[in-house]
Amino acid sequence: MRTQIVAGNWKMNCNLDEALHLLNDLKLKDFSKSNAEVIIAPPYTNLYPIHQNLKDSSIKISSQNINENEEGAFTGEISPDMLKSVGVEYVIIGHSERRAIYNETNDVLAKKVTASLKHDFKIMFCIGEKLEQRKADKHFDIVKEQLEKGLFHVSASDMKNVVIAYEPVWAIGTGETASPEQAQEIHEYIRKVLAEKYSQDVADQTSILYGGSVKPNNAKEIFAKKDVDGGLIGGASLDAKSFSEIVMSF
Ligand SMILES: O=C[C@H](O)COP(=O)(O)O
Repeated sequence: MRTQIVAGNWKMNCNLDEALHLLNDLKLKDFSKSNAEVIIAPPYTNLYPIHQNLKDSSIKISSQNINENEEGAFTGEISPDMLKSVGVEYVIIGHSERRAIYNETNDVLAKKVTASLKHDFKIMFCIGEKLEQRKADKHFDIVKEQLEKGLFHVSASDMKNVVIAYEPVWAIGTGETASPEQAQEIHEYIRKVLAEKYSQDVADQTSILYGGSVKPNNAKEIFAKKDVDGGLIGGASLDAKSFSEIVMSF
């Protein structure tokens, strides 16, 4: 059975006070009633204090990015070892904002994947098409290419440490969500591509999350689809009540 996951990507939100406040609100929620693994991805500066505050909790910590190099002259970057040393378990790789705003190519993302697995992180690998690509009916080709170029150098055995997050760019932060049927259609396709590359077993065991304007009022319907194993939540993860309602959708 696949792991069901609800992950909150805080993006560039929350100074330390705000982050600890949000965390305290989250710790008051009883996530044990949900079947989902809960992950939060705060900004770098909040990772260590949040880790210190999460020792008695089942909530797991992710970074939003990682640098592919071990150490050295990479001003402003954060290495795998630095993330490991502050208790990070997951890393998000290939978020559409990293691809679009920071020009992260499939090539660089592939290196980040390799570095992350070398350091025993679990990966949330993001893929998804832009609006014009969806309109041109290119979304299947785009996600396949992103998988082939960024992820498919990973061995079948290492795939147990990989979660895929499908996030149509046109649905991120826009209030526009893929319909549950649209999500199911492409998640099923992603699973088929995984089966062709690896095996049906690997495909069946890989969790595929949906991201893009997931809110408490639409989460249940989306998560009910057979190939949707959870969500990568942006805006709604900044509010403890909304995020916990989404977690409870499982
Ligand atoms: O990483 C999260 C996604 O970008 C979704 O963000 P959103 O829920 O604000 O649309």
